[in-house]
Amino acid sequence: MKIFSAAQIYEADKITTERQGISSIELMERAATQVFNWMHQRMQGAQVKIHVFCGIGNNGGDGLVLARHLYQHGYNVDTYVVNCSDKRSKNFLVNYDRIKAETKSWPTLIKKGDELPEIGKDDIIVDAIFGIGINRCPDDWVITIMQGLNNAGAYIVSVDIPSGLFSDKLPEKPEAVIRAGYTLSFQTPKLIFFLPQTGHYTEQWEILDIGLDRQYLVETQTAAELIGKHEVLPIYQPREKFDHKGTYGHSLIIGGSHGKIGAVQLASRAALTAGAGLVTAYVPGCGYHSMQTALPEAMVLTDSSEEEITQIKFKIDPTVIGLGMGMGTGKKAKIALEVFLKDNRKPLVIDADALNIMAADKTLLELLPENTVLTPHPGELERLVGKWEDDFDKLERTKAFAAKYKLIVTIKGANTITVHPEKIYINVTGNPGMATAGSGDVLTGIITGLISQGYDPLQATVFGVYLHGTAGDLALEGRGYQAMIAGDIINHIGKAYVALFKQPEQEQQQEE
Ligand SMILES: NC(=O)C1=CN([C@@H]2O[C@H](COP(=O)(O)OP(=O)(O)OC[C@H]3O[C@@H](n4cnc5c(N)ncnc54)[C@H](OP(=O)(O)O)[C@@H]3O)[C@@H](O)[C@H]2O)[C@@H](O)CC1
Ligand SMILES: Nc1ncnc2c1ncn2[C@@H]1O[C@H](COP(=O)(O)OP(=O)(O)O)[C@@H](O)[C@H]1O
Ligand SMILES: [K+]
Repeated sequence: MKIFSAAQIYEADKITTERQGISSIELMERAATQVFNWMHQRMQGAQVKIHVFCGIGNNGGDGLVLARHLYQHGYNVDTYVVNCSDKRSKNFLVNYDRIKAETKSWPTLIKKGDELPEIGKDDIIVDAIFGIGINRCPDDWVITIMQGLNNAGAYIVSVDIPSGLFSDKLPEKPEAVIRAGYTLSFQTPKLIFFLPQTGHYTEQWEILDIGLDRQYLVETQTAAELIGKHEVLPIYQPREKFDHKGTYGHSLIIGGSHGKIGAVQLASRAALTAGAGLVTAYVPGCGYHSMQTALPEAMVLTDSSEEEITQIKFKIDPTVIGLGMGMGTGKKAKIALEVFLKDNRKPLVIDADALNIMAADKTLLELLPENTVLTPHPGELERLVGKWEDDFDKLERTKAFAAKYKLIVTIKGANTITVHPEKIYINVTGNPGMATAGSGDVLTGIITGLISQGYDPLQATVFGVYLHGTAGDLALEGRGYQAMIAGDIINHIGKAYVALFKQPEQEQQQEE
């Protein structure tokens, strides 16, 4: 699903009114009516007190339309205008008059120095103070009102975006943002829902289709895309009857050191489970027996050293190489990596210690084949791209880095983001149970196993991250986050594949 920027949404707005021959007031009516329908469907006329807080721009206008519909349908609603600027928008003013005409009284005006009205813990607050048009930090008295709303204990539904959040930068003051229980976002999810520094301002979000011009939505390229089942299904490559293991390639997994052979074992098992035809693990001598025992399906090559990787030499012809887990960052490992990279022409997936070695000597990055996949967690990423100011800067730096070295960089975490010079891909699957040792090694194995089968590196990364997260979600069934270990994720890769083809009803039934 495309994630449109604020500028694109304003453009879509304009094009929609032109092409559909409607006024912006009609579009506002349509958008806010969707918010009303959403609430009405859930509340079914319940007489819970609803406090609608409007700003003075079009987000406030949406709030006024919503309040009018709630009133017309007999809801117990109070409407307020937080009078934060003199420049009320045209559509706000039209709806300001309309609600007066309907209710026979003006909404309650909240000005500097005014107290917040009394709000019960069981009430509902609708936050329509600022939308995507916020352009500066709110005044202190407005912040005080916002804090009052946050502290009221009532459930908060934000219209379009939690008020106070900007589309493209961090809010100056964390207290100047509404903390929403639910955000009803018009037409497109907002990028800020998925970034660690801003995602926590809404617990849940949902998109409301407000009927913006289809052609514009289909034809416009966006800088970010949300990856769910709908996006990965077309990537999936089915198997043919006469395929054989050679069809699915040979993954070589290189890494490990004394005490860290498990990382290679996890990645190798994940590559096989993701569907690689053959997997060979390349480990120091000390890993030979444990690898053979733990994973009889894999072949094992050993380094001349018992303890660590000191040279990467093999006579096999792998399709793809996954490299770096548990390898250490010592001098010998570094030299082995450098010598190997100078000769290598195979596609690579690089993780963990190999990333740290390259971060310490960036000239090694120039040796990587185009479209090499790097899978850093934020700590590893910082060593590669430098310290960032905030999540937006992190994405910009990573994009520039990916473009400079022609790489694919996957920033791991909740909502793992795959950065390609042209676009970023945000994953929706996964859960905090996956914050456990070795789960990153599993991801490296999955991506390697997918490239091995013929997926191109970008597809393999986007699909692999999705499968990994889905396997993590499926592994969670019937247990808490705490008990999940990396091996559980591997054990659910098969179910993650099956889930790709389940209809939503089947998924629901299974959950019940
Ligand atoms: N296609 C769609 O998605 C549709 C979108 N729609 C809705 O439009 C919303 C965007 O509306 P918007 O552009 O009028 O801006 P909005 O967010 O209401 O607020 C900006 C206003 O507040 C002011 N202001 C700014 N910062 C301030 C501050 N710190 N402190 C005080 N004042 C501040 C600023 O005025 P200024 O004082 O700067 O002149 C401006 O007037 C969008 O989120 C969605 O809800 C639907 O109605 C139709 C379809
Ligand atoms: N809170 C979370 N939500 C979703 N996925 C998570 C979360 N925490 C961690 N993960 C996933 O788990 C993996 C952790 O990788 P990494 O930090 O490299 O672990 P390790 O080095 O132990 O293998 C990543 O794929 C990451 O996206
Ligand atoms: K809002």
